Amino acid sequence: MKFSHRLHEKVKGIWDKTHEHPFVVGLGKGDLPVESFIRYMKQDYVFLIDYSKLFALGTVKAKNIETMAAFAKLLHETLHGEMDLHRAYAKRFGITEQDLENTKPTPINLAYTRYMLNVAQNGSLEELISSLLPCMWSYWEIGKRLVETYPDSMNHSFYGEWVKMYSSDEFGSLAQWLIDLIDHLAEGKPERELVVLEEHFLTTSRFEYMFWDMVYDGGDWPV
Ligand SMILES: Cc1ncc(CN)c(N)n1
Repeated sequence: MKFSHRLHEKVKGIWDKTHEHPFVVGLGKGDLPVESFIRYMKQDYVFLIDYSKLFALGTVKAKNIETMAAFAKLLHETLHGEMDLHRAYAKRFGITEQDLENTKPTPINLAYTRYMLNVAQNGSLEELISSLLPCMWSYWEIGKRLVETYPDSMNHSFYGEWVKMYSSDEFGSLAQWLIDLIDHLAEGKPERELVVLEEHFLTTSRFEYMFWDMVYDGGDWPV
């Protein structure tokens, strides 16, 4: 069994719950309250600023030029592809790029990015990849699932762009590259090292779920 298959099995219950989350279902049906989406877009923008740094750290830890170049591409695509989507949505509401950048992360957002940055700085390349992978992979799975379940979701006048981006082959190929890389790097590793990678994957899958919950309910600093 490929290691990525083992990872997917480990978190299947969490990802299935994510597909049923009212925020995700609302994106598919097109009836997500717009205030929740604005909260998501602002929190996600500052999330992606930190997330893109993980790709920069991937370049530092890569063992060959091909892998360095692929991480550099991921960094570029995040800053100029994925975050363009957020900037375009923000513009529709008169929210400036500066406003987006100045968003203060909620406790869950901060805990999630700090967890990954800590792993990326102190762990191996395999640890870095297994901790950042649920972000790319679960969004791709969500995008594809939404198109399957709600075929009209791509044409929705507001949330359609979101669904199109995360179900796209372009986004999927970036996620697939990371999946293939972790499979390659996991080959021949002892079980005690694989368990550590699995644990990172589980932890950040939990953070993904908590992030959806947080933007839906508006969880912020209590004081
Ligand atoms: C929280 C979160 N997780 C994943 C993705 C997809 N890169 C995202 N934009 N935001």
